[in-house]
Amino acid sequence: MAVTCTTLEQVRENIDRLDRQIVALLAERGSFVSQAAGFKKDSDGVKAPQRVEQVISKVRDLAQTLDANPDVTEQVYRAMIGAFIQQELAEHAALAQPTT
Ligand SMILES: O=C(O)C(=O)C[C@]1(C(=O)O)C=C[C@@H](O)C=C1
Repeated sequence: MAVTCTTLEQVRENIDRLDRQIVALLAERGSFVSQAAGFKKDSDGVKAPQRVEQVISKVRDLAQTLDANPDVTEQVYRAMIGAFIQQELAEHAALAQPTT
């Protein structure tokens, strides 16, 4: 249950506090996405559309349980995973380069 604020400043302090946590979690999530690149054969494997839909379905269910908005959660996740796919494609391509 979220804290009830009495001023906009308090609201923003709470948003800033949560943003620090979210960015830390994005960094940790991104490091696992980078590791995933090393296990994949090609760019279709990196994009893994079935896995994307599995994650979306899971986070929509979690949103219901945790009283978050499932549509907002899905939109945020689709944008986030889209960005991580670009990161992973670049890292996968770099891994495929011969090292001379
Ligand atoms: O699960 C994977 O295979 C990942 O690489 C992670 C991830 C994600 O960010 O959730 C990223 C790329 C794939 O499209 C699927 C999912």
